[in-house]
Amino acid sequence: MSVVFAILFVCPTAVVKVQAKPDAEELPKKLRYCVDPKWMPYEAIENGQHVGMSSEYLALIAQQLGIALELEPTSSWRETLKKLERGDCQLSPMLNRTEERNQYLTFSQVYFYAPNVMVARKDQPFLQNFEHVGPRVMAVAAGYRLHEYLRNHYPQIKTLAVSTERDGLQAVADGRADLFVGSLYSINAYIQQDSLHDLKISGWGGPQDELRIGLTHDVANLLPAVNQALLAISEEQHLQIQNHWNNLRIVENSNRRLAWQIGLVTLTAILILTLWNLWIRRYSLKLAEQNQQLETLRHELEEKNAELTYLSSHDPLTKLHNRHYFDHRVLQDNRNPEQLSRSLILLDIDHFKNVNDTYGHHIGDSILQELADVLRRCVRENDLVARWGGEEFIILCHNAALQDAVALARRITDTLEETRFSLDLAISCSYGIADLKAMEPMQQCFDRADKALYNAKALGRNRICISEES
Ligand SMILES: Nc1nc2c(ncn2[C@@H]2O[C@H](COP(=O)(O)OP(=O)(O)OP(=O)(O)O)[C@@H](O)[C@H]2O)c(=O)[nH]1
Repeated sequence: MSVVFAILFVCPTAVVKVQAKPDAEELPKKLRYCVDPKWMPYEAIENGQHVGMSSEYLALIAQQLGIALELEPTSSWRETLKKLERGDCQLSPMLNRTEERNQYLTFSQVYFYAPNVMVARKDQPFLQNFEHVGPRVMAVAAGYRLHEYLRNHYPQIKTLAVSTERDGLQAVADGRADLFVGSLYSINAYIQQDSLHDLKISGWGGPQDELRIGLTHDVANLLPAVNQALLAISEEQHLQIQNHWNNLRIVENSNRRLAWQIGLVTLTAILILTLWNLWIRRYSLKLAEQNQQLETLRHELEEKNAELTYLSSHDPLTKLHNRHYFDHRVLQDNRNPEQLSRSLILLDIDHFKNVNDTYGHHIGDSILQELADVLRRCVRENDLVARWGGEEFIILCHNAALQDAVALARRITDTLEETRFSLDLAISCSYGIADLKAMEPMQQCFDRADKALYNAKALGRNRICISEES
């Protein structure tokens, strides 16, 4: 809400007569004074200190008069008036004259004028004056001159007495009252400070404030000096005081409370974000750990698969290809796209049963492994050696005619003769060889080689027999 009312500030030099300075000896040297503790920007008590415009006026006057002023603290304007009435303090620096107050106070000339206004919620109509208030409830600060004024001149208006002007504005904002009447200056300040944007100035609020210094009757002899001191305040000083306190944004308790609330919400948000981040980080770590475990498992599985693949195609004892592999990859496969010559050699250890029976099965195993090494060494890199079963082996000689296969068998025989096996044993083998005929299925070639091996055994072993058809 923007308050566009001009503050009517008048330095009343024209209406005050200069009075003669009383005898200095008669004047008190020290006074206790009371203020409204909650009426900014006019006056207030903050942290035990007198603040607001009246504090500066009073300082100028005290200086002029050469007297010491001591603040008598109060917590409400009503208490201030009571203390003045009882004589607990002798001066109040900024108040209106009323009939009631005349009974215990003597007033200086007016030194500050300010209009009073009515405030309503924005949805309420503008009112010209108190005549148009009707049944509306009007909040007003208890003990203020306006309170007394309404009681005396507009008794039909329903009033809600509030302890401060600020409370009155809040009552309108809350809907506890329809209107509030108070000083334009302070209303302007509170509306801005409390962000009461739903409120508006809805009309003039009775007679304007004519603010004076009030003295209790026992120190009324100070009045001429006080009036003189007020006259001595220059126009410039008046403007300085007015600008100083109207430009100030005072952080009140409610603002502090709001700041605390905002701070608390921010801290909570930061805390939640930090916890969320921690949780995400922990979750990510756990996820990474689980991924690592999965990766390890996957690796182990791959190794196992590779092992199984190896085992399905290899003989675990000799590490040569096994019968299954040879059967599927060679005997069942009759494609020969290059049309190259191919031969099969089947070989079988002679009297191997004797070895097992004499030296034990483990020696038999070693000899089988050693024979596999001999075969690996003797064949060419593109020949395929496999363990056919027991003590029987098979060799597919690629791109090899019959005589090449025979030569290989001889080479193996020669090597066996030179080789000393486990326990310095010597072994011999029998060989059956067949070369693959044109258009002949590989299985048939194998059968011929097997038959040739049978012949080799039958003819006394340690010999090479060639398939009759070859
Ligand atoms: N140590 C060992 N012996 C095996 C293995 N497989 C088969 N044998 C043995 O090989 C021997 C084969 O005996 P036979 O079939 O009578 O053949 P042989 O004694 O070699 O006689 P001929 O082949 O007729 O010269 C048996 O004693 C089997 O136990 C094996 O993996 N390890």
